[in-house]
Amino acid sequence: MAISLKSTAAGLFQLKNHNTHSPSRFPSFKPLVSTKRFTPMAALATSQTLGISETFSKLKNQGKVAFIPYITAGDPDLSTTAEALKVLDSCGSDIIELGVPYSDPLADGPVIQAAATRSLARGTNLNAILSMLKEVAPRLSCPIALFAYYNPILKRGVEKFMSTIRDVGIQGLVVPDVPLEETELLSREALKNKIELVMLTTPTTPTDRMKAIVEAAEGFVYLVSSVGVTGARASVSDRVQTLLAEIKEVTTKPVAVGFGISKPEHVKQVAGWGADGVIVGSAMVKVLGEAKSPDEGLKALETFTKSLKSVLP
Ligand SMILES: O=P(O)(O)OC[C@@H](O)[C@@H](O)c1c[nH]c2ccccc12
Repeated sequence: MAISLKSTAAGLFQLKNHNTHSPSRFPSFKPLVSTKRFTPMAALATSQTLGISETFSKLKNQGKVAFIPYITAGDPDLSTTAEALKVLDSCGSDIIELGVPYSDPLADGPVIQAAATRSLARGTNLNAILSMLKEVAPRLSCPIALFAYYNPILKRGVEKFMSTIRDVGIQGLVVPDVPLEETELLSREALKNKIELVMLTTPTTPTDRMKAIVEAAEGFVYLVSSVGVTGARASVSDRVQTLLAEIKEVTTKPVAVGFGISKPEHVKQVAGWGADGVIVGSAMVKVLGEAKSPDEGLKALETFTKSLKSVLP
């Protein structure tokens, strides 16, 4: 059954109701992070890590475009996620989007759904993700935006969720299934905890709504390049160029484009259209999660990240 969720912050997602493996209860889970694989303390970067909008300002001053990879936490396991965050950081990612796996990921296409299913099947839960981040986030030089559906946030309590993610070193948050009208509590608590709440707009968002979304957005505006679910596409719609110009007419906030970007050509094209950031999700998840072993996945992730990053100014 296909449903259309008209009231997301994104405006209009044409969402499919995919039935994913949804375990009714998580097995108890101990984080698998092995500290011996970390680089020594020298790399600690906590206090110097810039926020999301500060990162964009810095890049803008340097005439650069942000490279923003997305990966799903816990796929194939949390210690590999910890390593993947370090690989992405050291290959020059400017911001990393880390997805909290969820059993009903409405906006996600098959690749990210499969990653979430693998991760949940291994028992990944929010607490385990947060304790992994507590170790790893301070060792990264780029900020992390957590990507979570509303349900796990609500379960924990918005206030507690925000202060907890702040404490582990997260700078931004994307919640794809909350309508703009209902972001008040999220925005307020995010602000209190210096978490930048990113908002999404799509090609079918009416102009007035787009303006309201842009107004409310912190960190950056996420321009969804095409209607539908996440996942690689053969090309990026050239409507993105017009949409970017329309958003930039009403704001000076940075705009990053995501959905369907999977190749260096796409990255280059979107940057050439004036985007301040380029987001690549499913393609990263596929490279990492579908490799024969975690180590091979990490190596492939490194090569792939470098190939995408190298075409950006
Ligand atoms: O996977 P893609 O097509 O490269 O798109 C980015 C995307 O994965 C990431 O930003 C994302 C993951 N889940 C989402 C849900 C809604 C909006 C965006 C997302």
